[in-house]
Amino acid sequence: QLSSTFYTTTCPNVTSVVRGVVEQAQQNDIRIGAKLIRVHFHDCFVNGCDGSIMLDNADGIESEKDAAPNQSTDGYDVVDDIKTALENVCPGVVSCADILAIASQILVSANGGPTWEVQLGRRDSRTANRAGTTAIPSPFENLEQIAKKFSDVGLDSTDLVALSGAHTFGRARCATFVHRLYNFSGTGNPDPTIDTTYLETLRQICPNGGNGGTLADLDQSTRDGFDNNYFANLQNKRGLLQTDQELFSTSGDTVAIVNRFANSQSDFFDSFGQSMINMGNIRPLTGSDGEIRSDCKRVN
Ligand code: HEM
Ligand SMILES: [Ca+2]
Ligand SMILES: [Ca+2]
Repeated sequence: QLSSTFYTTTCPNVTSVVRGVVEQAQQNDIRIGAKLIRVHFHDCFVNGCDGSIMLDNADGIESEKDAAPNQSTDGYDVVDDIKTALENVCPGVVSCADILAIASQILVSANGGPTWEVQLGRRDSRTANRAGTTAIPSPFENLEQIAKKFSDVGLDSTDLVALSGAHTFGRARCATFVHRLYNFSGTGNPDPTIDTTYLETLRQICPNGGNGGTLADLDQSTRDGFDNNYFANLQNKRGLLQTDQELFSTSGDTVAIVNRFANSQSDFFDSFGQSMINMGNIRPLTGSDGEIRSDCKRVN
């Protein structure tokens, strides 16, 4: 039911308004695109793409932000700035859930990635689902568990591999991958699927027992550029997260897809756009369901 022309008559300048705010935000924070696409992903996997992740604790809401998978999510201030700018030109029209979808596309493309026709018309939830955040994939799960979480929301292996390609930019805390570096699965050895030179680099960033909050680049070759280098990294045993590397190092249908995207950036870009549309279509609220929040942090 979503459509690329949803706001054509009600808020014709929506894209340019969002673009103005996010391009400004990117001047101060090169990671803003990475942060916002991740919020969009974590929103869509819990009760669908309904803006539930953005609600703060208030009015009986138990915020999803307080759940473990969301504790390092960020960028909400920029969503608020976008919302304020949109309320000035088209009050009560553009949902917070749609803001995430639009901002994600603009910032992926601004960092060198593809464009796609963003589908719009989502409405915002009046509830959050903190317990439901267990549906968000964890970096400590194996490929089978990750693939199950994707298929639970209607996404297939191509979607899984393409969308994991968002790890072509952004950062991850040591806490999310240090288990691979010193004593992997109780073996007393590092994860054998890490390249030895890369292992040394990562051990320097994340000493054994050190600060779990230190950041590493998800794509060490082009940390801020949206490109297909992420897939070549996987072929070279240079995936940062266990869940990244398993897409190539665990046998199954994802291996051939990694190889295809490593060989062809345009194949990756085409699939990425299509998979973003697929992810954005997870159980949206439409019609008269939900509401258009005037403040993304609160129900009306
Ligand atoms: C396949 C399952 C996935 C897992 C297990 C996973 C896990 C993670 C983890 C652990 C981090 C680092 C968070 C931290 O430091 O606390 C991260 C960062 C990130 N993820 Fe994923 N992710 C997955 C899929 C996705 C998808 C589908 C997208 C978007 C389409 C995405 C976009 C990002 C981005 C852009 C960052 C960097 C954020 C920043 O710089 O702040 N991830 N992910
Ligand atoms: Ca949601
Ligand atoms: Ca990159």
